[in-house]
Amino acid sequence: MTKLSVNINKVATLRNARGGDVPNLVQVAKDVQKFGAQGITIHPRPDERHIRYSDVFDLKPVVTTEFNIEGNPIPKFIELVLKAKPEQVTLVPDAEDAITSNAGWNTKKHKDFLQEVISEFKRNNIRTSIFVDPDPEMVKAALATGTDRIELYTEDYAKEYEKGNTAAIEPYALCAEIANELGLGINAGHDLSLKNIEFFKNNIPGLLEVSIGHALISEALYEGFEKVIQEYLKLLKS
Ligand SMILES: CC(=O)[C@@H](O)[C@H](O)COP(=O)(O)O
Ligand SMILES: NCC(=O)COP(=O)(O)O
Repeated sequence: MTKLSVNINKVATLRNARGGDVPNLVQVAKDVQKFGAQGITIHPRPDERHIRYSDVFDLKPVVTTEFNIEGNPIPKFIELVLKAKPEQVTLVPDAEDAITSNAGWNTKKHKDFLQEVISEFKRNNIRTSIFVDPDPEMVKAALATGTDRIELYTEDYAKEYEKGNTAAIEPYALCAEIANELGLGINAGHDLSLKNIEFFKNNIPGLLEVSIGHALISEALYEGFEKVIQEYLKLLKS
């Protein structure tokens, strides 16, 4: 079975748009878990454009499934994660001004740095995962960092699958095979959706967890429109 961790960054984006507390992030996290999600993912960025550092501590007591915190391990982030002690930390090498995560780690070039931060998280009993492109060399070199898992960066797959290019799964399947042989756990995420998740899952042996945010929140909005509009119309009748 592959676990679904719901990334709630976009719920915080909506909340922050009005400066108030609607929608309430903590309530959303509780409900998402009540509806069956097996994890909550957040990605506090240095500019706190969606998840605020303070959200982490509001969420911590209500996340009864798996709490996964993603981010670039700058000192402020490391300190936050060590204080919050989530079940999993996912390290992502994103630039401060990036609109969203757009590349995996070069696990060869950053081996020493990754080794150092990963060992600190593991000393604190926090499982580690590192975001990687579907590149066999990067997956092989991930082993030496000491990470428990890799997260396959799925944007390319999602884009190509949308165009009908199902061969785009091949590098991911190969990387999964290598990771399985090396004993690295496999997570995946970025732009996964209701449209592309089934084919991905069916072709990736040993896929432990997917974290899905942008598409899932958009799909949930669309699914909700009809019901909510009917409720308004009922109240506005006569
Ligand atoms: C690590 C990753 O893949 C990202 O998808 C991320 O968590 C999404 O971040 P944003 O919601 O800021 O785009
Ligand atoms: N790790 C990927 C994630 O949390 C969600 O990415 P996206 O679905 O918002 O693209």
